[in-house]
Amino acid sequence: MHSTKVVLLACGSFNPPTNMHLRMFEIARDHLHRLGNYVVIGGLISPTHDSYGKSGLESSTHRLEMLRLAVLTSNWVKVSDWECRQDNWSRTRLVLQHHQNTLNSLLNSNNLNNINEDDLKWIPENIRKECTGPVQVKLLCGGDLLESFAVPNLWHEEDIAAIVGQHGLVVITRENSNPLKFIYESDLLTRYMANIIIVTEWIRNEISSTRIRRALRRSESVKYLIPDIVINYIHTNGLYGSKAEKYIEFPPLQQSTIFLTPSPSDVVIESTSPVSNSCAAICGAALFNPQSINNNNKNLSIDTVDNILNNSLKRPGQAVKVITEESGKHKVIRNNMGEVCDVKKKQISASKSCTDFNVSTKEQNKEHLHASESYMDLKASKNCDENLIKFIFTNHGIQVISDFETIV
Ligand SMILES: Nc1ncnc2c1ncn2[C@@H]1O[C@H](COP(=O)(O)OP(=O)(O)OP(=O)(O)O)[C@@H](O)[C@H]1O
Ligand SMILES: NC(=O)c1ccc[n+]([C@@H]2O[C@H](COP(=O)(O)O)[C@@H](O)[C@H]2O)c1
Repeated sequence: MHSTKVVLLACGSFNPPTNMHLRMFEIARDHLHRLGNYVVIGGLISPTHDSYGKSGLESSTHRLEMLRLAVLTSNWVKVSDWECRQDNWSRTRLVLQHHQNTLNSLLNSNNLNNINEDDLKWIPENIRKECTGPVQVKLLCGGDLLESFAVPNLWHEEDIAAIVGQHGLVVITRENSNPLKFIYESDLLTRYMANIIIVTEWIRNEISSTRIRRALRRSESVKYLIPDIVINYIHTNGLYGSKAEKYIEFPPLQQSTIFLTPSPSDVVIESTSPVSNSCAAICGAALFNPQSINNNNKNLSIDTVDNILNNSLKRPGQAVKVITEESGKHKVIRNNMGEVCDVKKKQISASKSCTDFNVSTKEQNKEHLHASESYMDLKASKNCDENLIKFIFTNHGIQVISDFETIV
């Protein structure tokens, strides 16, 4: 069966854009596809010109930017700045005609040279590259916009006839609107009824830009009503009288425990899971770093290790990564509690990289290293990261976490 290719165009203030503006496209596409004789190949948002004259209308620069951010999560809805680039406000009929003509020119590949590059930006890649045949630009709107057709002197009758007759209308039901009744009561709309598709939105969502602006003015949260990235933009630019956020985001660590009220009998044990930024990586530090070794022109001593342990490890639960040797052996370097080790004499010779750490060094020093070192067999691995072993310092000693777990 032949399907009509459709681009849905929504016009409005988008002051600011809301999740519902984006949802409209999804709802409409689903519905049109369900009807079976349409295939939606693109969606377009065309914000109105600054001179539209609605009170509290933010500048088109900001509205366009918010829309561009809002549609980042959509792979088929684009923003057209054509209306905003005009010298004056354009009637919706002209907006539809302009975009229809541009598409026709592109698809017929005739007058491409006459098209401004900015006018092509809104055309989705798939249409630019693959699309053939006629594409119809339909007006996508909410029930309230349809009902505004009845507001005296707001719309020209011939414009309504052209919009509905030549392009077609997809209307999403909205609180306090009754599109079917409205069409029934209009002779003009009844005449073009075949071109008006009414989509009942069963998942009612009465987000409106007016309500969002109100909430912003009152420093109330608008999270989950408009995209986070748009909220950030609004706050950064101080739009809609929004002040600093009333609610402070907790850093991730606090977030997980903030609602847990400890009972007096609770014993608070810090997590033994290594957190990346509290993990002292000996491998990445000076110990096996040939450059720092060469620069200082000396071999690294166990002191360095001790230093790292002492300065970097502040509490049980922190982890230390220690490099293993290529041989498959690795060295666990630690101070036994209270024991004064004669480690200064023990030198670990410089190695060129993590992986070519000299095995013989370990063998050389083996006899000097007592309780402060232990040896383990590990599978040989070639690169530095594979050779990393994590030590967990707990209240009960040191735990080595690796492919296998061992208490040392
Ligand atoms: N919750 C909604 N349900 C259905 N359609 C909606 C909804 N919100 C907006 N629309 C439609 O989106 C289009 C653009 O809307 P507009 O920018 O005027 O947003 P709005 O939320 O109606 O704004 P305002 O509250 O400032 O009037 C219009 O066709 C409008 O009917
Ligand atoms: N005569 C017309 O073409 C006409 C009249 C009123 C509104 N409109 C358009 O309808 C949209 C209405 O947006 P708002 O709901 O934000 O007012 C705007 O894009 C506006 O340009 C068109």
